[in-house]
Amino acid sequence: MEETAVKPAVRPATARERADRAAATGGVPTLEFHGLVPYDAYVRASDLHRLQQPLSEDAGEMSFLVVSQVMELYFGLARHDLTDAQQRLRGDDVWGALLPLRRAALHLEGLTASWQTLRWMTPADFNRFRNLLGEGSGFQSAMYRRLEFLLGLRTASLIRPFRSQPEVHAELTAALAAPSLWDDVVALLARSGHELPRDLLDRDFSTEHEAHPAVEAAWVDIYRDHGPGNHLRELGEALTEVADRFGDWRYRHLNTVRRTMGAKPGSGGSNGLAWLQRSMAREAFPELWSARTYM
Ligand code: HEM
Ligand SMILES: N[C@@H](CC(=O)c1ccccc1NC=O)C(=O)O
Repeated sequence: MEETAVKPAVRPATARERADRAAATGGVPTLEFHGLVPYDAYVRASDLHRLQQPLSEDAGEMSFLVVSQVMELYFGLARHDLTDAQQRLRGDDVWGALLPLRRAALHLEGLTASWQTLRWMTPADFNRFRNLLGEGSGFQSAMYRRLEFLLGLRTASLIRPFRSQPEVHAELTAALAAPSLWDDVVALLARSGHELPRDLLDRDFSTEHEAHPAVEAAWVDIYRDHGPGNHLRELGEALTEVADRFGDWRYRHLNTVRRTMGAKPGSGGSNGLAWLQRSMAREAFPELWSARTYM
């Protein structure tokens, strides 16, 4: 998540101040504030609750809108921690990358749990407001695309919808030119002494990484050592957790689509289910999965 332009001031407090205040209030919460309550200054709750503008009078549309917004935030949060992990791996700090990777996997689990909010929705319920969404589709989520790019799922043509939004387009173009998390993992394996071909390390990052037998062989080798000092094996498991939880989100999305619109064409112009299934065939960290056959 990028820095916000306006940062409302929240005055820091010390443990001593908290103890003194609790003693002065007799243990009940503070009830007097000047201006914004500090919760709002930090969480921006008033702003957040102004961001829901449903298109219909249908009571159910609010769940659809809020779930979409909650998922946007989770896409950004997962990307935030994966970027942190990527920076640490670039600095050969494998141990330091484990915590942000575990956080990212947990965010993806929270993201997937958000699908629960739409389990009430039948095709008739969705149809009550679906037309009003026009050509809008989650397919046009720039943050989702940045998350996919970071995970190494790179279909360059998917940034085209953003050509008319130069700032977003520039961010996506930069994301596509930079190495993915997987590219950085592969470079780390090479620095750690695993034999990897030069053209794999110098590849054109804007194209999708294709599973390579040398990367697979490196992981087979890494997983052989069960010792407590094998940080690369821990890294493999943390990345597997991220890919697995991301797959859960995609699977729940697919079943939500099947439940709420069957195989009808999508609002974004695709043929719906069939397109999504093809999109899901692209997998994050492919050699971490295929290597398991040889362990
Ligand atoms: C009833 C609920 C939903 C239905 C029926 C639905 C349907 C679809 C369909 C048909 C597509 C394919 C593109 C198209 O033609 O539109 C798609 C793509 C997508 N949707 Fe949804 N969607 C739903 C909810 C959501 C929500 C809540 C999100 C979260 C923001 C979301 C995010 C996405 C993303 C990121 C893609 C692109 C996937 C990819 O590139 O593989 N969808 N959706
Ligand atoms: N693709 C869905 C609509 C959809 O999911 C959507 C439409 C507008 C804004 C957000 C959407 N979905 C999730 O963010 C459909 O085909 O009806």
